[in-house]
Formats: sequence, C-alpha cells, structure tokens
Amino acid sequence: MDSGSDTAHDSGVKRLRVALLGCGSVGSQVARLLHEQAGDLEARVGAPVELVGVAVRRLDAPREVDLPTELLTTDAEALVRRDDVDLVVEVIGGIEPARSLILAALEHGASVVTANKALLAEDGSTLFAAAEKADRDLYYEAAVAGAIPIIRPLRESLAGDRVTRVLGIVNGTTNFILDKMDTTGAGFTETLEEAQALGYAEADPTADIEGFDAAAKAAILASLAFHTRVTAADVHREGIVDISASDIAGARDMGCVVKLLAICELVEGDHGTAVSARVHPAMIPRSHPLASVREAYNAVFVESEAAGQLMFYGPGAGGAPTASAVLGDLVTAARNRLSRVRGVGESAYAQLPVLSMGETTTRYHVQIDVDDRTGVLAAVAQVFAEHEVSIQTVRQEGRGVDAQLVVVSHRASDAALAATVEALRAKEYVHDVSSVMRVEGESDQ
Ligand SMILES: NC(=O)C1=CN([C@@H]2O[C@H](COP(=O)(O)OP(=O)(O)OC[C@H]3O[C@@H](n4cnc5c(N)ncnc54)[C@H](O)[C@@H]3O)[C@@H](O)[C@H]2O)C=CC1
Ligand SMILES: N[C@@H](CC=O)C(=O)O
Ligand code: NA
Repeated sequence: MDSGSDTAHDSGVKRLRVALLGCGSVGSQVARLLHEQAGDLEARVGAPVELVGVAVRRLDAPREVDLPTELLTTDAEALVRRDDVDLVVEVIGGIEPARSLILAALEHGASVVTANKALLAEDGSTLFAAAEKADRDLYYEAAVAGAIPIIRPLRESLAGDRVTRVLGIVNGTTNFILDKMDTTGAGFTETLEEAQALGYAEADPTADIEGFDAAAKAAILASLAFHTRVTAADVHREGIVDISASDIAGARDMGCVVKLLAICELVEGDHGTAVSARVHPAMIPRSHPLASVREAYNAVFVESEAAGQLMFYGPGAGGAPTASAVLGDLVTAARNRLSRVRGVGESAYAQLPVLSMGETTTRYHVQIDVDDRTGVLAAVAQVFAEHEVSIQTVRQEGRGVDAQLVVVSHRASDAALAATVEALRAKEYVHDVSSVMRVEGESDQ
C-alpha cells in the first residue's frame, strides 16, 4: 500500500483516500461504485478517489462485491487512525463502535460520510461538535430517505426560507409491508421477510416495524428544518405492529390508506414557537400524493413560507440507492478537501422547545363496538363533547346484538382524544374501542 505524501493532509493534494467501515448492504455498493465509477469520480472531484481500506467483521464472510483481500481488515480502529486516510465512510450502523470510530476519524483529520441515522438522532451534537473542532465535514444524506436528496435541500437550498412543516414516508420497510397488506392482502410476517431479503430492513427489523428508524429520521429532519436540536427521544413514536386487517379495511371504507408518517411541525402557541415531531400510522385519503407512494419508496413533503409546498420522492432504502447518496456526499467532501474548505456545519441556533404528544392536534378515526339500542349514539356523542372533541362525521352499522360506530373527529389534542377513549371504555354500553387512528392529509377542520 502506497502511503506517500500526496494526501489531503499535505499541501500538494493529488488523490483522496477513502476508508470504508462496514461492507454489508450499503457498504458493498459503495465499494462497487467507487470501483466502477473511478474515472468519472476523478473527473468530478479533480483527483482520484481511492479505496484504501475496508473494515469488516469477518475476513471470510460472503460479500456482494469482490474486494482485493489486502484492503480488508477487522481492525476498524486502526484503519480510521491511518495517516493516509482523508475520507471515512461509516456504514456499520448502531451506536457503538460507530460513534467512537467517527470521533477518532475526525480527530485524525479525516472528513466523514455516514448513513447512520440512529447515531445522529441519538448523539448528533457530539459528532457535529467534533467535526467543528477538527474543521472537517460530517455529511449524512443517506441517513434520511436513502437516495432522495432531502438533507442537502433542507440544509442549503432552503437555508433562506422558513420551513414550517415536513411530512413524509421515510421508512421503506414499513411502507412495503403496509402497501402489500393493502393491495394483496398479504400477511405481516411474510411481507417483512420479503423486505429483509431485498435489503430494505435494518439488521434488527424491530427498528423498522416499531418506528425507531422513522423516529430517528424525524429527529434529523426536524433539527435541520427548524434550526434546532431534536433527538430521537423527543419524537413521539408508534410503529405498525398493531395495525390489523380491520384497520386497513376501515381505512379503505373511508377512501383512505394507512401509512407510517413522520410529521415535524413548527407550532405557534401562547408561549411562542415550538416544535412537534411524531411518527405514527395514520389514514390519508387515497387522493393524497403520499397515498400513491408504493412498495419501499419514500416521499417527503416540505412546506415553507416562501417556497410553498415541495415534494421529494424516490427510493428510500436498499444498498445501491443508499450508496448513491453516500457517494454524493463523498464527492462534496472530497472537493472540499481539495479546496481546503469546509461545508456547512450544524445549525441549531433556534433552540426551540419540543411539544409533548398530548399537546399535538390532529383528526381521529375511532371505531367503537356498542350495544345496538336507542340512545347509545347520543351517549357516545356526549362523551366526545364532554372532552371537547368535536365530531365531524359518524356512521353506524348494525351487526345483530351490537353495532359499530365509526366516528371521525375534527382537529383535537391527543390528550383530549386519549381521555375520550378512556371514558368510552368505561361505559357499560361500549363493548370495545376497536381502532383509533389519526387522520392526516386533509384540510384542517
Ligand atoms: N440498508 C438500507 O437500505 C439503508 C441503510 N442505512 C444505514 O446504513 C448503515 C448500514 O446499513 P446496512 O448496510 O443495511 O447494514 P448491514 O447490516 O447490511 O451492514 C453493516 C455491516 O457492518 C459490519 N460491521 C458491524 N460491526 C462492524 C465492525 N465493528 N467493524 C467492521 N464491520 C462491522 C457488519 O458485519 C455488516 O456487514 C446503517 O446505519 C443503516 O441504518 C441507511 C439508509 C438505507
Ligand atoms: N430500514 C430502512 C432503510 C433506510 O433507511 C428502511 O426500511 O427505510
Ligand atoms: Na437522502
């Protein structure tokens, strides 16, 4: 291995040397693209971009890409500390050792590109501070919505505007599962296995189906969009594991589909501006553009004061699409190294408070199984009224001894709706509140 003096650490830069940490779904595609597009990358960067080391867990593991064995090492710590490494790509995932490796890479003068949303959402501030101190780039376009350019537009293109809302489908695995359940009637488990085989799901798919992955992305989006710091712990999170065939059928009856949404909003209240960030399944009308986001595709809507509504759509998961975003960042970081400049760092000056879920308002679709007798409908309506949840529509279906009421509310706070449901469950004429689903994507009423 040549470790001559022509690196970005020196004055006469001639080539950029890349260390890759992790060679799984994304890492193998990064290695492939670096090799296959070497000529174009050199032309675009202005110097060759060379892969000089790949940290793997096992040297003899089967891989999707052929790599010269001399590039492989199981000592990631030593790799990021090598003096001849200019750029480090972290695609191991998880908190440790990824965090320590990124911090060591920055300390040793490398710029870093990562796809690690879990780490950024948990402890991004430590990483951004280290990048600032080291005067190096820390880029992460791949961390949210895979190949879709959304980090850069929020950080740079919209830097002069005031973003007020970000609403998106940001997890490919859950969108794939919900889409299959809706269109083919397939079961949850078989669809999850298919998503795993296609490389969409996280190593532990709990992160996808319980909403942790989408919540991490929501934290990153809210932080960037509103120039503040939102962590994964600030995001209200519900996954899709409890979504039943009956929920999907109920949505269909309403002309809706069920999607796992990440919703980040600026909220103006009595005490000033705050942020709301939440991830949960919601019904959206089939006519809404997000309803047509199929399979593992992602889409993100951004609303801002001057630009209005923007939509970003594309592949949000999978090895090659995610590697495309990594390579885009790598090219920018490489150009910056050559020009001896640094890109934009963290912008968290606004320091906005984050609202609790109870304070957040939206509309609700509630299915209630009740006694089929006179006065029950009025009594149910009374419970909603007592909790200041205004009813928009109510539909009743007799089913023999009992009846099902389907209530759609006007906008109400989550706390008021939760109290309504609790009160309904205590009534002797209520057999069950069988489904409670938020309704998004329609005009506020
Ligand atoms: N797969 C996808 O569609 C997307 C993944 N991401 C993110 O990209 C990152 C990587 O994801 P995948 O490639 O899907 O995961 P993966 O599980 O396929 O690959 C991770 C690789 O890192 C290796 N590894 C773990 N610890 C290591 C260590 N200490 N040293 C060296 N290698 C180690 C594993 O053996 C594995 O091969 C994660 O942060 C993930 O959240 C982001 C967007 C999309
Ligand atoms: N597991 C994630 C991968 C991309 O971030 C997903 O399914 O979207
Ligand atoms: Na992206």
